[in-house]
Amino acid sequence: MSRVPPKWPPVEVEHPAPHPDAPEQGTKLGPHYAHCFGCGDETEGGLHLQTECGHDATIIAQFHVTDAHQGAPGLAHGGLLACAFDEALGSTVGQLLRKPAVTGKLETDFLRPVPVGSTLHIAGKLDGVAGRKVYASADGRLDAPDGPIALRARALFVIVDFSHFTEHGTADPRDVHPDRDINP
Ligand SMILES: CCCCCCCCCCCCCCCC(=O)SCCNC(=O)CCNC(=O)[C@H](O)C(C)(C)COP(=O)(O)OP(=O)(O)OC[C@H]1O[C@@H](n2cnc3c(N)ncnc32)[C@H](O)[C@@H]1OP(=O)(O)O
Repeated sequence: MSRVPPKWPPVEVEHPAPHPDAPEQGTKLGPHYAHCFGCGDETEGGLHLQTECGHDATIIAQFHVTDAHQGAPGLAHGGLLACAFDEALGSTVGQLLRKPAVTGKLETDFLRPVPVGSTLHIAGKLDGVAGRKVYASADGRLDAPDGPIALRARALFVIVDFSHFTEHGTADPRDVHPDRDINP
């Protein structure tokens, strides 16, 4: 089976520098929202991604796979792995550009099985911006930052106004402020 991906990004893009207020390398980012399934610390059975700012404008996330994340016996569920990449890529876009954005498209290549008990090391980077469209991609390596690649993902995020979260979700307008982290 051919695994040659289509042209990425699919359109002409600019390569933005990280926002001046983007966190510095080594900064541990913590949950952006306590009830986020991807990173929240108040979600039983959530993914509990641990995220920090890496070198060269990358965001590094670790996902420890437990029994709660199984699809087949002893193996991570593919949809939850895609969710981990959605979270890591959303963090890459939001933290580095400091703009609210939502996932428009997410593509995931599953290259190796991910066993329960393993830790996926996900490194996300920005690939370019075209207007409100932000392209980002990530590799997920097994058990070490230089381990074998188990997954690759590419995503389009679309920058939105903060009103996206108050009009379509239940975010309190008083909490939605450009200086605050919110749940996109
Ligand atoms: C502030 C400080 C932050 C601090 C730091 C925070 C950290 C933060 C960590 C977050 C970590 C969470 C990570 C999880 C993130 C989610 O899971 S978000 C939830 C899942 N996604 C959604 O619910 C989005 C639902 N979709 C929508 O609301 C709307 O379709 C969208 C995406 C906003 C776009 O609608 P729109 O605003 O009307 O814009 P529209 O003109 O349709 O599209 C804009 C452009 O994107 C293109 N486009 C849109 N969708 C697609 C698509 N699927 N394929 C191709 N092109 C597309 C359009 O063609 C258009 O292109 P141009 O015409 O400009 O060339």
